Amino acid sequence: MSGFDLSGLSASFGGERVIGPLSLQVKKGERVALVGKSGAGKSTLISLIHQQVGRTSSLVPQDLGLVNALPVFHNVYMGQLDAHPTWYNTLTLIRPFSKDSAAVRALLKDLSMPEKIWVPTASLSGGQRQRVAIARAVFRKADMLLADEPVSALDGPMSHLVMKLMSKRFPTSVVALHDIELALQYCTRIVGIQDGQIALDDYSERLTPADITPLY
Ligand SMILES: Nc1ncnc2c1ncn2[C@@H]1O[C@H](COP(=O)(O)OP(=O)(O)OP(=O)(O)O)[C@@H](O)[C@H]1O
Repeated sequence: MSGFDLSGLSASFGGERVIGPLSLQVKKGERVALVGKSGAGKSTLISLIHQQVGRTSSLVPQDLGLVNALPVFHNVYMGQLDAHPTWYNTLTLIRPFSKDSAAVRALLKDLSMPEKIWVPTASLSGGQRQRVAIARAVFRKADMLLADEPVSALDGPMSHLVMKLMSKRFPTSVVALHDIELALQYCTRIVGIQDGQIALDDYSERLTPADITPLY
């Protein structure tokens, strides 16, 4: 999977349509920012895309989906659970293989938190937890990233570090972002969602913040 071409995307809650019906085509190499005000339907759209493209993508959900009782290593390793047989995963739970711990440590180093590798995830800060979910997505080594507000808990310099890392590791991505400047700097295309519909769709190089703010 190197992109997708989906049509008829729609979702309703309690009989009320919150997204679509809409079509979205993303080509290989495109980094798409989903922007729009809170409640516009960005998370719902990311879930719909994930349901369709499934395991060929790496997902960073807004609630992160971490297992608090497990150390950081095991949460990151989960990105590759379905790439290994059950016996390998069971042994890893008890005593990780050195090649996996080295790979996870290197990834955490890129995210400025290598010393946290054996720390229980429950004891981390919000920004550290967000970086663990990003590390898990990168460790999965999928072609495409689907991420819902992946830098919302990070400070300025750390947001840039993470956006750069995601751009480098994933040829194709769809990322919901509230920060318009980050969206324009790191994404090649901006898709604006308003009341569950696509209200803006253009290349970042042709847009300025003033073109995006009316969505809010
Ligand atoms: N599980 C649910 N049950 C009922 N309504 C829901 C549910 N999930 C989302 N909605 C509604 O669907 C609409 C779109 O929500 P969604 O989370 O997709 O928006 P969003 O653009 O991602 O917002 P935010 O930027 O705050 O994350 C909202 O009105 C929300 O209340």
